[in-house]
Amino acid sequence: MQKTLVILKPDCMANKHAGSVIDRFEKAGFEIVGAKMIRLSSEVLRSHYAHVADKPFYPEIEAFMSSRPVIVVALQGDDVVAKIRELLGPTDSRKAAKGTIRGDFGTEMMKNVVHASDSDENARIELARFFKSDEIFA
Ligand SMILES: Nc1ncnc2c1ncn2[C@@H]1O[C@H](COP(=O)(O)OP(=O)(O)OP(=O)(O)O)[C@@H](O)[C@H]1O
Repeated sequence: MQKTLVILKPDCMANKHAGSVIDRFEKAGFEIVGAKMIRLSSEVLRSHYAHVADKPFYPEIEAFMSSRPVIVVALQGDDVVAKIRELLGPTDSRKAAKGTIRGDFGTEMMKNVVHASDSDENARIELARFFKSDEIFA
């Protein structure tokens, strides 16, 4: 079955939305197969956000994402990659519809509550970045 990698970002943790967000994933039928709380290092963030590392806003993302510990979650289910992205809504929380996670809990472009892998291939890469194989219970 397909898996994806989700990060409950520092704004999600600071605003105490972790439980509500995980509840939405579970209510949508997805299963948690791995989870832990970690502080993201510069090194990990540089590889995770390599596709935006040359953008002028990158230093702000790095400071934000390392500002407090996050929860990384491995989720499993049918079509989980696309379905979780649908539950999140668009990257900019201000453009996200009510009823989506970013529309309900997000505040802006950077503080958008949750990261989720955007393809099956990236899900594999990102799961391997954050979890050892014996930390996934699938
Ligand atoms: N113009 C911007 N200003 C500030 N932060 C931005 C901007 N564009 C993107 N970001 C931040 O960088 C992250 C990665 O951007 P990307 O384009 O990959 O969006 P995404 O795939 O929806 O987000 P994520 O990878 O976190 O799920 C976004 O989630 C957001 O936090």
